[in-house]
Amino acid sequence: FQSFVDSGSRYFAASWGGIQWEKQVRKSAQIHRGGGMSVLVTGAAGFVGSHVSLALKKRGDGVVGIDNFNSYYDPSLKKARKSMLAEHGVFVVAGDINDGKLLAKLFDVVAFTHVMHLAAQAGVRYAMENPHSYVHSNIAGLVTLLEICKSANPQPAVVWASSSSVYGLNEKSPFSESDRTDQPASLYAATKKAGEEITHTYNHIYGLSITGLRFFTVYGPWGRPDMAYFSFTRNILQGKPITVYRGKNRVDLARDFTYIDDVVKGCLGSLDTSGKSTGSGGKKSGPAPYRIFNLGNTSPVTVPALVSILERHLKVKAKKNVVEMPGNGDVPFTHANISMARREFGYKPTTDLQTGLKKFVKWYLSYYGYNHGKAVN
Ligand SMILES: NC(=O)c1ccc[n+]([C@@H]2O[C@H](COP(=O)([O-])OP(=O)(O)OC[C@H]3O[C@@H](n4cnc5c(N)ncnc54)[C@H](O)[C@@H]3O)[C@@H](O)[C@H]2O)c1
Ligand SMILES: O=C(O)[C@H]1O[C@H](OP(=O)(O)OP(=O)(O)OC[C@H]2O[C@@H](n3ccc(=O)[nH]c3=O)[C@H](O)[C@@H]2O)[C@H](O)[C@@H](O)[C@H]1O
Repeated sequence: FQSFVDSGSRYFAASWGGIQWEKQVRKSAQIHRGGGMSVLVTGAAGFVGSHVSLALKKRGDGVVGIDNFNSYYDPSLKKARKSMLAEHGVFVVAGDINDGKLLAKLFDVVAFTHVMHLAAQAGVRYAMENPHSYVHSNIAGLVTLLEICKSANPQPAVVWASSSSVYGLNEKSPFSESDRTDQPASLYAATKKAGEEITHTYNHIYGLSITGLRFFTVYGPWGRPDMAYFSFTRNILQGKPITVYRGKNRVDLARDFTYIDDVVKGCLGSLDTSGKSTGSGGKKSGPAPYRIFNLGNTSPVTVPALVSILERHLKVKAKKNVVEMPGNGDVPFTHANISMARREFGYKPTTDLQTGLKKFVKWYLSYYGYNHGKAVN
């Protein structure tokens, strides 16, 4: 088969469906421990998706990935993550979650017990440049995926990535799951909030088990080049200036930066406790779990403090341009209350920003080298 899909800014073709392809999918989905799960991971060539896929595979679960390798950031990094996963026996299918035929084919080949849905158009500020890519992946793609999940027999349990950005202009701190989320500050946040409502309807009508995870600014090795900690590192090493946003009245912006290994533990914990969907073939036979959890670090750090830590690890002074936060969708601070996730599956982040950034810098230098020159997009 050949499907042509609009992956944000450009069209690409993905081939799938041959005997060899099916063999690869089946092998990748094989469970290597008793009671394990077979998980379809969307966005598997992405930052969080690659880490979660690897962690699942390492503990004996079956994992098949899907990713459209779009060019929102350097696709060669996504391909490198795919190769790294292939070395560990995880196959990442090239395709778009809007391609219902491809998803249906995957469910024909494998009776997935779980879907870890991480494919999305991420990034808060890019929504002003390319709003439709958010609708394409975070709304239309989500619905296509849920349609396939609800029709599957048996239905998988779905765990998916929402975002701390849903708290928007909420001023109560720390952010609790019961706080209001009806004042998004960006289209990105609005599409994640819409995702929370959309998944609720599939839980209600079709009995899909749904868990939404509100990640708080995740960072670490194999990270995203568009995020501040990554682009600051690149610019500092290249001697280029960085732009540090500041809030109104010269107040520093702050984020509850969360290390990737902690987030991965939260993803696995929520998959393990997600319970079962209660429907099959599009029919519900009873109530199914609908859950939402914050996965943060519970200790916000200001952006200037992030820069100071990077300067120390890189042993280079940054050239800083401090400017007032433009009206670009950013919120002044984030801070997670994680007591619900702690209670439900023992979520307990253990990595502070200093330690986590040290690991990131080590990875960055080994991946791009000291002569990183023009290696990154
Ligand atoms: N990293 C963070 O700080 C953070 C914070 C909150 C929420 N999230 C959410 O977590 C998830 C993972 O984020 P990430 O940081 O790994 O981002 P990422 O961009 O590295 O990963 C997303 C992956 O999904 C793929 N993708 C996008 N649209 C697709 C589509 N239509 N079909 C198939 N594949 C598609 C991309 O190619 C990419 O590899 C996303 O849903 C994101 O919104 C991330
Ligand atoms: O938790 C989330 O839900 C989100 O987390 C992440 O968003 P953010 O918290 O905005 O991360 P990031 O871009 O690293 O900016 C960090 C800080 O640096 C400031 N920032 C940024 C860029 C810059 O050039 N200068 C600057 O000061 C900026 O103002 C901010 O204060 C994910 O990208 C996103 O996908 C989303 O899911």
